[in-house]
Amino acid sequence: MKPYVFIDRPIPAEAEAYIAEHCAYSIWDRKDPIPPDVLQEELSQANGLLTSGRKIDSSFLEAAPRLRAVSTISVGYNHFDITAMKARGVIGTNTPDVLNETVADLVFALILSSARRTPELDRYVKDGLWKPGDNENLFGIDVHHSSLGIIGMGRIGEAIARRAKFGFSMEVSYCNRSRREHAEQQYGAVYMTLEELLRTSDFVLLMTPLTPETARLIGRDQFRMMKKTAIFINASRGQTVDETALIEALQEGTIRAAGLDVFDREPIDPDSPLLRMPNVVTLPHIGSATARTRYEMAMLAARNLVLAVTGQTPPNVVAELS
Ligand SMILES: NC(=O)C1=CN([C@@H]2O[C@H](COP(=O)(O)OP(=O)(O)OC[C@H]3O[C@@H](n4cnc5c(N)ncnc54)[C@H](O)[C@@H]3O)[C@@H](O)[C@H]2O)C=CC1
Ligand SMILES: O=C(O)C(=O)CO
Repeated sequence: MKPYVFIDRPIPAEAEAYIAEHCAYSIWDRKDPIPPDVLQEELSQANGLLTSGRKIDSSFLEAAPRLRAVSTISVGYNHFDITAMKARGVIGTNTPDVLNETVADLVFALILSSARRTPELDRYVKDGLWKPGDNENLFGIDVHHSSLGIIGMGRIGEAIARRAKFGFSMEVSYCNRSRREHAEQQYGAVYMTLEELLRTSDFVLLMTPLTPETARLIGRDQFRMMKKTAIFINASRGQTVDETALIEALQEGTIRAAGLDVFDREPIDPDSPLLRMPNVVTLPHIGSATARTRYEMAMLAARNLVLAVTGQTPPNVVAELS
């Protein structure tokens, strides 16, 4: 008998067709949330789940007694409760690498737009505020030949370092759980402590996964270590930063500006002060959001799921569960 899998969101037709070849399945092919009774019914039967961002914890797993694998359409898997999954022998897979270049492009969009104030000045032109004699009030800061500190020099971090070095002649430094020889040799990246990186970088970029170790890694003390002219970029997860401390740092001029793709709560609270600051560029968590990359991610997630539920070893079992 074919394994039964549940797909909890719309996916490209090719990914669905691939799953259909190998599994019995059902799909929640709509944007509105799945009603609890439908989810409950699906989980009671499913051997596999294809998802993106759904919290997989012990209460979820209790409702899914036959579940063998969860495949997430994301590289980040902070929504997996590893202990609970391990305890039940549930495999978890993610989608690394296929999104590296796309996320790196987006990080550069944040770097450039926050340094040169492009969203703010676009609004300025469209609001009819541009007048003869405008000069210093339109100034930004240079990206080329400045310094970029990357916290979390992993797969995406390296794609960013390459752009920084060869596209913008930037000095790259990094901190990481371990040395990344390739980034040092290819992009001249200099390994530093977090404190040293914060004190010396013009742009501070957070690119780590969210883990107990990185939760609130950047808070009030860390913003105070940064240059007053520093621009803070976060494309990791909102919870790696103390958002209250970030707001305070921007309000008090502890740092110059921020470019943010991720937030503590997503979608962000419409009343957040971050939305009213001209020196903050905000994006709706779109790091990997191009049609081609999202397609590749869905295809990879579908392959991971099929392999896992048919008793084979998928290529992208997350490290803690392999
Ligand atoms: N904004 C967006 O749309 C996207 C966000 N992401 C986020 O980016 C993260 C990184 O993705 P990859 O580069 O593929 O992961 P990766 O695992 O290749 O790299 C992460 C790096 O962070 C380092 N790290 C972990 N804990 C650290 C700590 N406490 N201090 C310093 N470094 C630490 C690791 O040593 C590793 O080299 C994902 O987990 C996800 O949260 C990923 C894709 C898109
Ligand atoms: O892959 C991830 O972890 C994302 O945040 C979205 O692509």
